[in-house]
Amino acid sequence: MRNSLNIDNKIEIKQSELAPVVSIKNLKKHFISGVGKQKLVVKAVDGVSFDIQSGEIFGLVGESGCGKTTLGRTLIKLHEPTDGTIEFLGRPITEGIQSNIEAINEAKEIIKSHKDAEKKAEAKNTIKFNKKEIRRKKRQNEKNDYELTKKMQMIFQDPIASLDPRMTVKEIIAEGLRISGVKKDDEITKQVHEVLETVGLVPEHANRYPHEFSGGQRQRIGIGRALVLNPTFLIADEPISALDVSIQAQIINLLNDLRKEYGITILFVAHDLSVVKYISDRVGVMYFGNMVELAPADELFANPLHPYTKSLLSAVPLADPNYEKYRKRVTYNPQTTHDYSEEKPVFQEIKEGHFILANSKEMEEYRRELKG
Ligand SMILES: Nc1ncnc2c1ncn2[C@@H]1O[C@H](COP(=O)(O)OP(=O)(O)OP(=O)(O)O)[C@@H](O)[C@H]1O
Repeated sequence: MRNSLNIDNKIEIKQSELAPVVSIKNLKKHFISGVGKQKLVVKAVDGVSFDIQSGEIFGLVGESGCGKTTLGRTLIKLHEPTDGTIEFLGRPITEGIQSNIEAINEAKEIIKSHKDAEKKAEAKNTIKFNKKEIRRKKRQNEKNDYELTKKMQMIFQDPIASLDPRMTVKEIIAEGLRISGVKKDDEITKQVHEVLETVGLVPEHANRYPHEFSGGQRQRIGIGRALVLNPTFLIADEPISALDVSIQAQIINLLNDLRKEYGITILFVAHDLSVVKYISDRVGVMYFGNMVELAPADELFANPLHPYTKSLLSAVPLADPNYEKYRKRVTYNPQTTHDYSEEKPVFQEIKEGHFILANSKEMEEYRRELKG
């Protein structure tokens, strides 16, 4: 069955077949600019935890500036995290040190202000331990586990900006192969031709330059460049937003085929929900550095609970004039919507597989909403 966007339906993945490919725990990425009174901290990602399961397409949505791109870039080690851990295929690939720095600072305060000798000794141990941890994490983060990171590739939003105009398609796609040690030209040509066919182009395209292609074809080249390294996991950062609507569905179908045929796990980043609806198995909604809701796609669309998710959904147009006539945009203002003065919210499960950022009072309300 096909839907109005002409996008192939999702494949069924049994829960039992799932294992996390990526595991993110309390991830923070803060950008600091300026010094002293001019110092500005942008909490682009501020304590996000979730897993991406093997073979799934995980949709990550939220409006511009909510931290989606920063999250993707931190995953692929383009940014060093401020705090938290990222595990890829069961191995920690990058860890932030902010919590260790904070533990050291607290311990220093104790040494300064406490008289109790035992407390001071404890604090000294804390400092020693956390300094050791910082050294270990730094060493590990620097160690570029090439074989592992090769398995994680990124597809960018703007295919023209991400493809070198002076290189032929073959050179663009072959670059990663050469870096990874493939030397024989006939082997490289063979792999480039194969990958071109996989992404819906033809071997004759190999000797042309990016400007000779349409936007959709360029995005196929970008996907080919990622694919040639046999990745396990693809981060697709707004891969269709720069494309004509008429070819968006083709690229979505291509990504879906890659998942079906090669079992590639995909993080699909987009700013609106209508795009991720058809392709994602699960969807995470981000608002200003935090994950506010996460659920299987069908569940999120059937039972959106967080007011921000509702606001995003109310912005999704449907091809139904009747619906469009009465569609009301819901606005979201966190200051007036939540009262977190007495109890802070935590990200918690409200129904199997459905997570929401809420405090206990809100949880009660959301539970009532789910029942009603
Ligand atoms: N290198 C950087 N230095 C300082 N601030 C940054 C940097 N990169 C991103 N930011 C800030 O972090 C916040 C999150 O940006 P990010 O690009 O991750 O959001 P986004 O949701 O991907 O938005 P968009 O959809 O527009 O790409 C923004 O306030 C942005 O200005």
